[in-house]
Amino acid sequence: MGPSESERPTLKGLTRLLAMEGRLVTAAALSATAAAALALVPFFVVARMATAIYATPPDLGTVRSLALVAAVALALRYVLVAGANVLAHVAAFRTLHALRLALAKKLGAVPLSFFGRRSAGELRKTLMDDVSQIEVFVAHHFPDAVAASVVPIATAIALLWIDWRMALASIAMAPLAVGAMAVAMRGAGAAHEQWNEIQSRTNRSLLEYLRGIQVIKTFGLSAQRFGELSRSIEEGLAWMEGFMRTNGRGYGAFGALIGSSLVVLVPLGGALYAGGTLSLDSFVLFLVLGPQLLMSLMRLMFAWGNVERIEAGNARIQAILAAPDLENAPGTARPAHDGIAFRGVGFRYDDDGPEVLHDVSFEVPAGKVTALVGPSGAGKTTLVRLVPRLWDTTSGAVELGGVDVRALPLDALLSRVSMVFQDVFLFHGTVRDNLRLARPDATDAEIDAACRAARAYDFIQALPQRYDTLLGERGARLSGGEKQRLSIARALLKDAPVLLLDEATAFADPENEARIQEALSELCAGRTVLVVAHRLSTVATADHIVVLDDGRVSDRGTHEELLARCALYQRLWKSHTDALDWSLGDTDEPPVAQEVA
Ligand SMILES: Nc1ncnc2c1ncn2[C@@H]1O[C@H](COP(=O)(O)OP(=O)(O)OP(=O)(O)O)[C@@H](O)[C@H]1O
Repeated sequence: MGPSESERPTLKGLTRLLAMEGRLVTAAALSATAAAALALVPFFVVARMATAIYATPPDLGTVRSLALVAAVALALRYVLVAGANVLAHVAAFRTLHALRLALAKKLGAVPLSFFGRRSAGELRKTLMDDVSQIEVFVAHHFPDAVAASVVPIATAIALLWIDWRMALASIAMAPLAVGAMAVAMRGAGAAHEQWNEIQSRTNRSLLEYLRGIQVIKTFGLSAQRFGELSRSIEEGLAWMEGFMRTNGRGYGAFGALIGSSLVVLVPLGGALYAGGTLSLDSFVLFLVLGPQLLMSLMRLMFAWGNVERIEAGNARIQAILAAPDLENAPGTARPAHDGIAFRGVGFRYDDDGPEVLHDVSFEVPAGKVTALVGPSGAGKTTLVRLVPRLWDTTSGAVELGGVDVRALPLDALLSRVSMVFQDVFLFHGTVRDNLRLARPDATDAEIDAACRAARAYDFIQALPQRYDTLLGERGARLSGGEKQRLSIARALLKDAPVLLLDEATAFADPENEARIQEALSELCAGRTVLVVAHRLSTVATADHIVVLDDGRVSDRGTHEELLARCALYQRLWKSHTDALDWSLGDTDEPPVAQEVA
């Protein structure tokens, strides 16, 4: 995706970026400039030496002094290059660190809808690639560009002062070279945008490919057949070939022309020298320094040539940083009790998408279990997500303890709510780390107690390093049921008065299932519970059941009341008892057991 109007790259953005470590960046640029200037000293020395050597008799004293000057200049140059490098890298890594921290903080603060509008591939590209480019820019391109701007100008002035005719001859090839570069760059801006777009697509498909690898393997699909990924890789290759075909010749001509100033300098200098209007040392100076002038010009073009790309990356970073945070209500509003109320709630995921909840109103009384049932896609999960503000309502309001959740400071809201969802995400870290997420100051005894209540203690004790066993992608693998129990332990540790539960469908293994049931009973006791119910026992024992159908409340009451009067509930119940699972196909056909409702 190209940058929008508001995030169009500006040089101002890069200047602000450089200003983050302004002093270090300036020092690095000054050192790099001084080093580049010192690199020219040997050329002047060689020119002067030519006269000293050809003098009769040869002036060996001057030659020795000049050699010493050249040696000192070179030594100093290396010190300055090293200094510039260190300064620029320190500045770059500090900038990088600050940007990454700011981005991580921002991603934690934006509402979930932010992620709905961007693909994971796009975000990954900005967070990894664009941020890394900034490092290269601050550490390399910027000091190089400054040195490459200052030194050719100083050299040009010096050469003009020594002999304007030869100075002009040194850059005679420049207009041709610039012309060739202009040909090479024709359409490059649009082409680069296209390149970025292909890269984003490749990133996105690669992530999808990795996430879906199990499905791909199950269906025997090879990478070649995994459409989008192979297509975008091939498109990348085609782009590169096409770009080289149309722009490669221009780049080649530029390189050849920029290195050919001697073609002009030698005959002209020879003629002027023979005519007696050019001294030998000036002639030699132009022969060695003239070509350098255009070479520096080339470095300059390359150094600044990167700016557009880096600006575009920086604009994408700044667009993320400028995204509005999830509004955190100021003040000290606190819920008066632990009951939840939905008042005329309407919701759509996208501004221009369909409304998935329509005018939903009901109450979840404090200290009671309220079950949400309904066919798949009715909006049960969506509704539950509105309570902790994972999303905000489009119309109407969700209240906790009589206060609109948007009017509660986020910490006041989130400290009162625990969530146990079907997909349990475990971070790379130990079992203990994963548990302590819920309450960082939990004591070992509290952790033990929570794990026992969640029926997780025994399997944790059986792990190779017990609580210190690593979990997550590169750690031990837990079964689905074990993960569920760990997440219940996490919720028990948090000990929040409101529990939002998206029940997993029954586990095949009855022993696992029974343990989860016990753990959940412990967790639900004495709390306000809103549960997306999939289990017979949960539904039958809930204090209150709300039937949701196509984003609307279709009926509510107790199990007996609904069974007596609600046709949809009767149908759901029948299919559930038929399948021995609360598997909610909105049909009379027996649904497949284990289907997630
Ligand atoms: N992130 C999302 N972006 C856009 N639409 C979504 C998103 N998540 C869910 N939906 C849509 O919202 C509607 C309600 O989905 P939801 O998951 O809340 O239903 P559900 O009743 O929980 O279904 P199930 O029991 O199958 O989980 C569906 O039409 C679904 O396609």
